[in-house]
Amino acid sequence: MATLTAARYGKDKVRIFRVVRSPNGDGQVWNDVVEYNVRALLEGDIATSYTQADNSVVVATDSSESCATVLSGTSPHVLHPELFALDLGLHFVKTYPHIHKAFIDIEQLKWTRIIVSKDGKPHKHSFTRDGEEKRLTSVEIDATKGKGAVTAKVTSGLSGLLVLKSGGSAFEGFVRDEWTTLAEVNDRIFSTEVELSYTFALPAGALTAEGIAALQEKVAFDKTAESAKQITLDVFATDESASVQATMFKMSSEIIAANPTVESVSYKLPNKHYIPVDLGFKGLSNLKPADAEVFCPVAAPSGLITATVSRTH
Ligand SMILES: O=c1[nH]c(=O)c2[nH]c(=O)[nH]c2[nH]1
Repeated sequence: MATLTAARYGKDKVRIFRVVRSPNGDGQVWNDVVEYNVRALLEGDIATSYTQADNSVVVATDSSESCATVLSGTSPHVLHPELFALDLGLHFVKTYPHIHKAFIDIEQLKWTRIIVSKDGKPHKHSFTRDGEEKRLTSVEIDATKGKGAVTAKVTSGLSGLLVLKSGGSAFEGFVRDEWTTLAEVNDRIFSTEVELSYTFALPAGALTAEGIAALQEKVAFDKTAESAKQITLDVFATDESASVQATMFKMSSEIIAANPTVESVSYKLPNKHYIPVDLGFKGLSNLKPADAEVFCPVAAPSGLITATVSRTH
């Protein structure tokens, strides 16, 4: 005997680019743009599609894609990834009686408005990809308690933010035994590709389409995204780092302190190693931390340090 114990399906990597045009008052049209990769997965009374080849319960993944694409054209919230994800998730559970949960993941690619040097002004419709980092959100919409009692969970963050500091980082005092080859250093290169996520405490009460707009004000998704990134960069740059672990805890604590709607913060930080090269054969001293100026960046292996820090209530 075998039993289906979990089932969830939908469309992944739906690519969306949306332009929102608005008159800017002096006869010109101002454009805002977003580029998203969307994943929309559904759960509900769908077991028979797996166990009995019953497609009558299947909302085709093609239809999920249509919903994402059409709503990107009609949602008043499309420029705000969390709000758009809530809109889309709510749409699925409200449209299909037998769909009780929707899971929407959005990756937002970077398009930053170009500042034209001639006049120092932001351009009305021109943008640049100034980094591969992505803003992320994952929204879970839950209608298992009824279509009038929908609840949501929102986790947001960023990935692919590459940072490096060439000083202000030490690693000393760790366990030394017969397995230890690493030397203690009071100055080293610290480089990582930041993967950050944070969970939100949403206001109590059922989620409704009309209530979504108010969440931007109440939960401050966009402000939190800016703040979390800036704190990550500020702490990374200025901390006299004793370890990746210690710096990571400081970043997380500051994000919680500065953002009242954030419940918990998780980081995954690879420690991308830069190894001083032995130049002794040319009479150059490059191996002592104080002397080292030439390094070999090592693609693999890397350390991987993770943590979740939660608000204390
Ligand atoms: O900041 C660090 N934390 C570690 O746990 C570790 N382990 C290691 O080899 N180097 C480092 N650096």
